[in-house]
Amino acid sequence: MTDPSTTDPLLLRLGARTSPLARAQVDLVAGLLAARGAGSSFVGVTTSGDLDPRLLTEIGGTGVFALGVREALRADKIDCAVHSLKDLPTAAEADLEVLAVPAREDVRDVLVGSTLADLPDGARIGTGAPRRALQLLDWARLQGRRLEVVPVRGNVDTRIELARGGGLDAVVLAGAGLRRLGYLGVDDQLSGSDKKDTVVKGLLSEIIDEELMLPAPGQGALALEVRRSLEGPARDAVALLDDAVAHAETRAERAFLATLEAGCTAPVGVRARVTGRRGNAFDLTMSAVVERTLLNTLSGLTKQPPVRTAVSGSTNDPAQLGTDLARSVLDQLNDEVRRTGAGSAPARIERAT
Ligand SMILES: NCc1[nH]cc(CCC(=O)O)c1CC(=O)O
Repeated sequence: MTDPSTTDPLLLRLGARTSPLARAQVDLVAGLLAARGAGSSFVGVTTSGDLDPRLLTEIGGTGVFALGVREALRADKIDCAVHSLKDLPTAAEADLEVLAVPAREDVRDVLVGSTLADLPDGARIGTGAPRRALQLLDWARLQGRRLEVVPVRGNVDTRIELARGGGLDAVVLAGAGLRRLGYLGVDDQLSGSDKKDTVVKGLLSEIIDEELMLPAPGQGALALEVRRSLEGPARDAVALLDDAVAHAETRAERAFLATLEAGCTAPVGVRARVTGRRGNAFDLTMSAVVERTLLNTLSGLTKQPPVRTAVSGSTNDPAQLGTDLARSVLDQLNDEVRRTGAGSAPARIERAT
């Protein structure tokens, strides 16, 4: 007789929010598992972030979306949580671990509803992310243009529709989410020129250069989180989905964010890119943009240009590079406070959420 525990096909319970994007991300992971012979099922979780209609910057506290899914993990209702890594707080959990970060999707943001060049004077652009507001307003300042940032939130479809008829000229969304939902396409009709336009659900759009709009830490990456106690074939199946490059890049980005003591709604953009690999060492380049006061508000962001910084190096500890870069930003900010004696500026960086 065969032992059923060794012949039973593996069936992993994957947990995520119930939004269309979260579903698409679970389907993607299910496909990766299936390609390796592992079966899976979907368990939908409603989180406090889904039930609360306020802006994320108003709800406060990091991880409003991750919390409910983590509870399901702790209660053994699921075996593996599928998170957007950028929504996951940087603090380590005693009983949970991010076991795998699969290969990364596009890290760039997309302007939906217009190209940058076509934006009218005084254009109204919807985003609830201080990071996006900061970089849009800094771009406008450098271009000598005027634009207005309007705080919005809602799932991907809701925000796209605001650009179609909500009194906004455009909204900004993560390209990764748009691609995973199959919304990012090309068309040669919209602008009337020969070149192919980027189109999102029939709206003229533009994939924004990374240099102009640095992504949120971890943008475009998924985090597969499990209980530390998970063992056997289930653990092995999840671990196999890890992509060393994606994991290294996001480690560096999240260490940068954590060292600033900032959360996922902070006015911080950062991109780490693995450019090569020698044995256990990664060649990494990092660029970052940080709002000068690091306060978590959409107001007052234009008063001073943000801090921009970059570093590159070869390391087998990507987190250390991110930490070092963040320390250099903090040193620079604290130096400025000391030099200018700016009483109103925080001498120490405040927690962003
Ligand atoms: N904060 C919501 C959120 N979390 C992850 C994504 C997109 C997917 C990703 O960046 O990995 C989005 C939507 C957006 O920012 O437009």
